[in-house]
Amino acid sequence: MFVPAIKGQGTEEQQKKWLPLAYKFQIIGCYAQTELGHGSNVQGLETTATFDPMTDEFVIHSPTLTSSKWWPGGLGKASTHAVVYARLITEGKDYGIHGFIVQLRSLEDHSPLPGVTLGDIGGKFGSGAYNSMDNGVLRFDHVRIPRDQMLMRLSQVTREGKYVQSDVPKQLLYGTMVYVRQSIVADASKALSRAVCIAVRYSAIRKQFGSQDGGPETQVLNYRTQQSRLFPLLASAYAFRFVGDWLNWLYTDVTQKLEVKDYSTLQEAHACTAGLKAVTTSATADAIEECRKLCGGHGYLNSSGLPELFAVYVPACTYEGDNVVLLLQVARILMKTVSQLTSGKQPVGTMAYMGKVQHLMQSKCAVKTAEDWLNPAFIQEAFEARALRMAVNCAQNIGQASNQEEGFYERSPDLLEAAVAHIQLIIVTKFIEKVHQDIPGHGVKEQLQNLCNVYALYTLHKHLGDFLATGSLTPKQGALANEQLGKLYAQVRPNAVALVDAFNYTDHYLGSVLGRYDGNVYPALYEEAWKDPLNETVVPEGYHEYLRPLLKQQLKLSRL
Ligand SMILES: CCCCCCCCCCCCCCCCCCCCC/C=C/C(=O)SCCNC(=O)CCNC(=O)[C@H](O)C(C)(C)COP(=O)(O)OP(=O)(O)OC[C@H]1O[C@@H](n2cnc3c(N)ncnc32)[C@H](O)[C@@H]1OP(=O)(O)O
Ligand SMILES: Cc1cc2nc3c(=O)[nH]c(=O)nc-3n(C[C@H](O)[C@H](O)[C@H](O)COP(=O)(O)OP(=O)(O)OC[C@H]3O[C@@H](n4cnc5c(N)ncnc54)[C@H](O)[C@@H]3O)c2cc1C
Repeated sequence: MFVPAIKGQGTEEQQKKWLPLAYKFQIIGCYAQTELGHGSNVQGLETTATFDPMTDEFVIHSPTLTSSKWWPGGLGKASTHAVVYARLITEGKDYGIHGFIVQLRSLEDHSPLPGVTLGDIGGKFGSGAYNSMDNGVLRFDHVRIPRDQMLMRLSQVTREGKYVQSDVPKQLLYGTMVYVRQSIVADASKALSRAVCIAVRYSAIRKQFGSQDGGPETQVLNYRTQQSRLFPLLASAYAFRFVGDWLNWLYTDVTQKLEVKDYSTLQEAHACTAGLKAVTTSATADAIEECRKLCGGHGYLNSSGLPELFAVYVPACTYEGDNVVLLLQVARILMKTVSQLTSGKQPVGTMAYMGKVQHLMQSKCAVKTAEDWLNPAFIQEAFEARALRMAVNCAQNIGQASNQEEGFYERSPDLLEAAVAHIQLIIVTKFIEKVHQDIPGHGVKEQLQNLCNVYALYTLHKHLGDFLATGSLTPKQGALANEQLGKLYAQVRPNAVALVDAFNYTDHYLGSVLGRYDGNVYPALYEEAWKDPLNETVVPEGYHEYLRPLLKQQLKLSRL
C-alpha cells in the first residue's frame, strides 16, 4: 500500500525519488492511516501536519491518545518509512486529510527517530495465524519533515504556505484503498477455492453409513445435504474469480481514463470495488467455516489447513473498509442513482439496468417450469427486478422521512440488503457474460454453465424473501428454482473433484492432510499426529506435579 499510495498521490518527481528505494528494499514502507480512535471515518483522523513557513517543513504531531496510528501492517517492527495520513494545517486553516511520507526509523541501526514512538499492537485472533504480520502503533511528538514529503499530486502547499488544490477530484486521495479492494476480490476466490478444494476432495474420500450387503459405505460427497452445502461454495469460488477478473479490467480502464483527466467512471469504480470487496469477503469467511464443518471432526485439526486459513482470512471483512461501512457507500450511490431517474439521467455501467425502471417495476417473471430457470434471461431479469425494487422501496421510505440523512439512518438495515442485492446482480451478470464467451476445452463450457446456474439459483433460494417481498417472483417460481437447483447438484457431482483439481493447487500450497491430491488421507492424518510436540514425551511434563499426586490418592483410597 506504500507503493500504490506514492504512485497514485505522489508527483512524478516524488515517484522518481521514492519508488526505486522501495522497490529495492532500501527503505521499507507501510500505510499509516487508521488511528486508535478512527478507522472507518477517515475524515475523523486527528494526526496533524502543520506547515512551518520559517523552516519550510511540516510538523507531524499526535495531539491525543486516540490519534495514535494503530494497525498499519509492517509498522510494528519492519518499516523504516510510512505514508502517514494527517490533517494538513497551513496559514491557520485545517484543509483535511492528506498523505505525507515520514521516516520512522534510522537507516543505520533501525532505532526510532527522535519524536517517534512505535511498537507492535499485540497478538491477534487465531493464535498466531496472522501474527507473522507486525501491525503497529505509532505516535509523533512534533516530528519535522521537509515540505516536499507531502504527497503533492492532488494538492500542494507552496513555499509561502499557500494551499493549492489541483483540478482533480479529492476522492483520489482514497485511490490506494480502491486499488487494494479490487485485489481483495480476486484473493477471495483464491482463499475460497482453497477451502473448497480441501472439502470436496475429503468428501470424496470420507465414507459414512449406507453399506449394503457388506459393501462399501457411502462417500459423504454423495449425500444431497453435503452437495447442497458444498456445491454453492464451489460455484462461488468460480463466480468470484470471474467477477474479480472483470473488476481488475474495470480498475485498469478507470486508471487509463484518469490519466487523460476523464473522471466519469470514478463513482462506478468506488461502488464496484467497495461492494464486491464486502460481499465476496463476507461470503468467503462464512464459506471457509462451512468447509470446516463439511470436513467433520478432522476439519477442526490444524493439519486440515482450514483453521489457519479461516484465522488469516476473516480480517478481510474488516480491513480495507469494514464491510457494512462499504455497503452503505454502495447504498448511497444507489439512492443517488434512483433520485436521478426522474430527471431523465440515464444510469451507466453496472447501474444501467436501473434505466429500465418502468419495465422492471412491473415485470412479471415468465418462469413456468423448473427447466425455465436454465434460461439466463429469466435469471438476469429476476435479479434486476429484485435489486431495483429494493432500491426504489428504500428511496421511497427515505423520501417520507423529515430529511434525507435521518431517513438514510433509519433505513440503513434495508439499504444494506439493497446494496447486497445490487452486488449479487453484478456477480450473476458477470458469470453469465463469462459463459457466453468462447471457452476452450471439451465440455468445459457446459460445466461452467452448471456452476453459473448453481450460483444464481442458490443465491435466489437463499434470498427468496427479497424476491417474494418485492413481487419479483411468485412462491411457486421460488419453489421451481429450488427444484432445478437439486437437479444441477446431481450434474455437478460427477465432475466435482475435477472442478477443484482445475484450481491446480499443489499439496504444499494447500497445506492440508484432508485435501491431498492422492487422497491418502488416513495415513497422512495418522502420521501428522505423531509430529505433535505433545508426543515428544511419552509421559507428559506435568505428570509428576499434577497427575501423579491425584492418581496416588485414588490408589490409596481403593486399597482401603
Ligand atoms: C498454510 C495456510 C496459510 C494460510 C494462508 C492463507 C492465505 C489466504 C489467502 C487470503 C489472503 C488474503 C489476501 C489479501 C490481500 C490483500 C492484502 C490486504 C492487506 C490489508 C491491509 C489493510 C489495510 C487497511 O485496512 S488501510 C485502511 C483502510 N481504511 C478504510 O478502508 C477506511 C474506510 N473509510 C473510507 O473509505 C471513507 O471514510 C468512507 C468512504 C467510508 C467515507 O468517506 P468520506 O470522505 O467521509 O466520504 P463520503 O461523504 O461518504 O463520500 C464523499 C464522496 O466521495 C465518494 N467516495 C468515497 N470513497 C471513494 C473512493 N474510494 N473513490 C471514489 N469516490 C469515493 C463518495 O461516493 C461521495 O461521493 P458524492 O456522493 O458524489 O459526493
Ligand atoms: C488485520 C488488519 C490489518 C490492517 N492493516 C491496516 C493498515 O495497513 N493500515 C491502516 O491504516 N489500517 C489498517 N487496518 C485498519 C482497518 O482498516 C480498520 O480496522 C477498518 O477500516 C475498520 O475500521 P474500524 O476499526 O475503525 O472499525 P469501526 O468503524 O470502529 O467498526 C466497528 C463497528 O461499527 C460499525 N460502524 C462503523 N461506522 C458505521 C456507520 N457509519 N454505520 C453503521 N455501522 C458503522 C462497523 O460496521 C463495525 O460493526 C487493519 C486492520 C486489520 C484488522
